[in-house]
Amino acid sequence: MNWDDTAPPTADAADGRLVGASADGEDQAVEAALRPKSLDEFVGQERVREQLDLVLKAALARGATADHVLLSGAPGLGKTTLSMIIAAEMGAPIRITSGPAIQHAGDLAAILSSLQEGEVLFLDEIHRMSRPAEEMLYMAMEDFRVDVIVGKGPGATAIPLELPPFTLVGATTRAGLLPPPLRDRFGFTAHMEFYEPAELERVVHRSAQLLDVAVDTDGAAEIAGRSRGTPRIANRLLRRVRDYAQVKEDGRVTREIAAAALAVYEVDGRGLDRLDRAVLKALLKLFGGGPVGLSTLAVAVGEERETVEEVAEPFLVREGLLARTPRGRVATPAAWAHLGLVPPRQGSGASGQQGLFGT
Ligand SMILES: Nc1ncnc2c1ncn2[C@@H]1O[C@H](COP(=O)(O)OP(=O)(O)OP(=O)(O)O)[C@@H](O)[C@H]1O
Repeated sequence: MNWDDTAPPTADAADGRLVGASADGEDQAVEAALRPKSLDEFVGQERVREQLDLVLKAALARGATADHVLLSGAPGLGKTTLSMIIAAEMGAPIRITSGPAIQHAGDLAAILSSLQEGEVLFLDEIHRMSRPAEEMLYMAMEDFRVDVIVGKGPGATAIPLELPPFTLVGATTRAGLLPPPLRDRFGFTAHMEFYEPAELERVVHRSAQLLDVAVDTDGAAEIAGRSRGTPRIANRLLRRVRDYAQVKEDGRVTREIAAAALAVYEVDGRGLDRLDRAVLKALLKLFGGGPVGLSTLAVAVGEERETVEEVAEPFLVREGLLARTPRGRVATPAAWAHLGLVPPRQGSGASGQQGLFGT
């Protein structure tokens, strides 16, 4: 089904979008090759890099294991990459797991007890760990010890288990969901911001070099401008532009070629895709810019409420195109401008909106 006025997007189509920030199968395969391997190679996030550099160098100078690190920020901004860099800079091995994979305290005890001294344990989506595992982690982080409970009921006994010192790197997209006792046990917390276009240009140039694609300055800027502040999306758009350049052109990527390629994939100059534009168009054309309730807006685009709210809206809000108000969703003047439409005059009523439907 198409994502336009006549054929609204489907929930299935919302998965695996070109501008989605989560990694799909193809991303995972190439991401390993594109990951920066050291803090020097890691583009942007200057403050985080500077602070982390101090934390790691100080630990190395003391011959100690680095403090536990919490990384928060949206998907695709480099949390996994940074955890691998922490291990590499410390000369330590890394073990990677995630909150949803640890449903029982026993799962965590098994991982913790098999760590080597100084090892980095990367725990992605740490906010999704089960409560008993979380409580076990408190003690492990603070005292490098866990109590393994053997047996059930009144006969249950706690057997203390010493752990080697390790560095926990927790990653979360929802720092606010972490219980304070867990948050407080991290010695260093970094919030990762969305990247500036100039930083994403550097990501594109770096990846292009690794993928052996010739991209000029304007071509990189065009891709960066549509990447929604996210390196993972920049890398994905670069790969699609490379396909186009190789099939339709001579393989080199210029601004015109990048724009033509991304037009094929319906990613517009600001990084909106068909779903985003369908939501905006419905809001502007059907509801005069709002306010309109989320459920009504979702029905108008033939989508689930959750898809509109969680997939399309965050970026539209971040871009200043849509506002969530107590009375409903409202389009901003920038939304009208982006779609080339003229907002109705104040107080012009339904007749004032007539013209919009024909636009
Ligand atoms: N600062 C950066 N410089 C260069 N490339 C980067 C940077 N940050 C991320 N990338 C690239 O973006 C891709 C995604 O990064 P990564 O997997 O670390 O994101 P993440 O924040 O862990 O995402 P998720 O939350 O979905 O796991 C990787 O291929 C990596 O190469």
